[in-house]
Amino acid sequence: MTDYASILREARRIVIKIGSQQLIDDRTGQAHMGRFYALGCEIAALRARGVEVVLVSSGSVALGRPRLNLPASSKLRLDEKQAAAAAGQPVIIQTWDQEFSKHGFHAAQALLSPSDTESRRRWLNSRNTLETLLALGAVPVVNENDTVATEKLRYGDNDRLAARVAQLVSADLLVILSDVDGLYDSDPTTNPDAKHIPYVKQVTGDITALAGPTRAETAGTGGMATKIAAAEMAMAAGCSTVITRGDREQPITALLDGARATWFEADVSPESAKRVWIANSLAHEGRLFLDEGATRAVKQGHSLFAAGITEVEGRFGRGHAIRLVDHDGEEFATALPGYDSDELRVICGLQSDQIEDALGYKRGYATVPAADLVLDDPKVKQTEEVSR
Ligand SMILES: Nc1ncnc2c1ncn2[C@@H]1O[C@H](COP(=O)(O)OP(=O)(O)O)[C@@H](O)[C@H]1O
Ligand SMILES: N[C@@H](CCC(=O)OP(=O)(O)O)C(=O)O
Repeated sequence: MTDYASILREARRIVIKIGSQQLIDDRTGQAHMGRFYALGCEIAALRARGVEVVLVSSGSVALGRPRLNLPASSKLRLDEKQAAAAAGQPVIIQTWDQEFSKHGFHAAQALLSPSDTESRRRWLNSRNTLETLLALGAVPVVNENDTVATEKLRYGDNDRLAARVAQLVSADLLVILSDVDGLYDSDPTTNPDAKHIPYVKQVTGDITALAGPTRAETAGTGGMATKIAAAEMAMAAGCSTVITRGDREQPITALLDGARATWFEADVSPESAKRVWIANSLAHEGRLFLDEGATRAVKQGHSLFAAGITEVEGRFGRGHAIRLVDHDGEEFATALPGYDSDELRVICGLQSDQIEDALGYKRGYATVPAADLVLDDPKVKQTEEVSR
């Protein structure tokens, strides 16, 4: 039997998404404390193995309903939904923090809107905050910023939000905890003969066609279709995905022990997916000219520091793709700089400890971290063709 659990054993950074239905006690409409407790223990166990975890937690609308005397299953108007989310989100964050604190770490709330991951500048800000939280040992607890989300301006469901978060933090695994143990060839809640699908190598039209909407009349949104879309998005960023039940006592341990699930295995790593993406960015909005020392360092795979930049050409935003030019005048790499062109004109040639005085602030330790630059290499473009 194929050991799909090795995907989980080998993952170093995991995004776990848990749906509303898993977090609400059907009988009371309140938080299902057993589920919060169980997943808190599982996250602590992952962290003890050195795995970094980001949690995408649904449930704000469902947990907010009883607090505002809104019935558990009625259809809500947009303003009622926003209000319920505002009342329920504190319960989510407080409950997760209470559970995590038992294990010596904390929850940190991150509420995202589509503009936070679609606009380049905000994408970088969101990424930096999540990275910093992980570096400082917290568990980011992410949800859609439902109080400002409108029907048009929203991710719509937390499955796709979780995939975006997985892309944002370059996770190597997305775990979707649902009320079903994976993908079947038809909806198992209506067809008892539905056949389980344990492994998906590629999300094709045939796979997408299997997924139907949710049957849940209470809390769930999206059904299997949004989970497949999430898996497809995550895989494009080199992140494998697994869909399994969240109502087990130890859902992550169960996966490690071979519990039934559907595994979508990415065939590239998050790092190489990102390198392919950078290398193939077509619209380069400017160029940075490097001195000899910086050229050598970057060609050896090191980060670029402002001190080695001699000239800035063009107008570009922070995180927009630009080209690097070596001391002989040859373009040799593509980079996503941590500063825009105006800022770079101020700091080029400066030592790192002079940047804050010059700009009034400083971002990150390098002007372009090594992970955000790719040397020209025909092999990188070939990798993309192979992975398509
Ligand atoms: N092909 C399928 N395989 C598995 N589940 C399916 C399929 N088609 C539709 N579904 C439905 O999707 C539901 C899971 O989605 P959803 O209720 O939105 O869960 P969550 O609350 O975890 O987001 C299942 O309970 C099932 O009714
Ligand atoms: N942001 C919403 C959840 C949206 C959503 O996708 O819910 P679910 O299908 O339960 O994961 C909330 O917290 O209520």
